[in-house]
Amino acid sequence: MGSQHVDDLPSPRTRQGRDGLSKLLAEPARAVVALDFDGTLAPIVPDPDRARAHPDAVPALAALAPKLAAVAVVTGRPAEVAVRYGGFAGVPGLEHLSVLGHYGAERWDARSGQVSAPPPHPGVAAVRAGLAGVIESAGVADGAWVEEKGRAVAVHTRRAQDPQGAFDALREPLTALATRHGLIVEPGRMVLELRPPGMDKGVALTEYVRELGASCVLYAGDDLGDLPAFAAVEKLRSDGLPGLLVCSGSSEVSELAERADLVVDGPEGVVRLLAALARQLG
Ligand SMILES: O=P(O)(O)OC[C@H]1O[C@H](O[C@H]2O[C@H](CO)[C@@H](O)[C@H](O)[C@H]2O)[C@H](O)[C@@H](O)[C@@H]1O
Repeated sequence: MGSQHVDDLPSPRTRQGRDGLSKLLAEPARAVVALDFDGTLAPIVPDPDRARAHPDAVPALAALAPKLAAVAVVTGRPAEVAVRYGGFAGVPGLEHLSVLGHYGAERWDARSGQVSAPPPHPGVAAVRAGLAGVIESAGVADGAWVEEKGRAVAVHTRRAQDPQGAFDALREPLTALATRHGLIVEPGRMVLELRPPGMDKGVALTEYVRELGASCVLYAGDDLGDLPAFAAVEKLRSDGLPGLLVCSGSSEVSELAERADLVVDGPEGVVRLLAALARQLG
């Protein structure tokens, strides 16, 4: 999608992106690669419970990860769900993988196999009780579907007759409901998630990069929830740490493609990029 290819490793279209890639290739042992899950490592499907990592994702990650400082999956999913749907546990090569779930509020490390998480926000239970009424009043009861996420709830409209219409009808009343109970609304691809404030993928990524003492970072994402991570990489770059922003392109979201150094063709393109990086690093 609009990038030049040298061998099979695409060339970023921006100078900053090319600097980020050069640094990663020159000093892989101090590089962090961080990736979103749905839409980036896992193709989008109508039923969120049936989302699974692209079949080539784990092999590509397992080939690449041992050459790097660390690989992290940064996702809106509960960490345990992303580990299960990704097939990330017990994989040779992924012994140092971390999954930062619930936009960074939770963390799973392959080394311990444990999830660490803060106490639940009381607003989630209150919001849960009010959801059916809001969905009914918005007139989308036949098309909206609630995903129970424990630490948050997500209202999906992908399976509605008019997914965008249902999304638009729900956005304002769900925002009012969330605000009443101290939560925020995280909009995504045909989904509105009501979740606790105070954490986002940008904060999570910055903390992770600092913890690892990384000298460069690659971040790949596809959705609005990834924009804070894009902003974090831009900030790290302005502080002197090279970085590469990759957009897993889709026809549903344009905001990331506009800011990315490299746009690849959805999860298929992302896993091809990961595999090409692994090959390039020999
Ligand atoms: O941060 P992510 O890993 O991208 O997770 C964000 C949300 O992704 C999931 O929903 C999306 O994927 C579904 C399965 O392909 C799709 O049906 C839905 O339309 C997408 O929005 C997930 O269900 C949510 O909980 C995540 O918040």
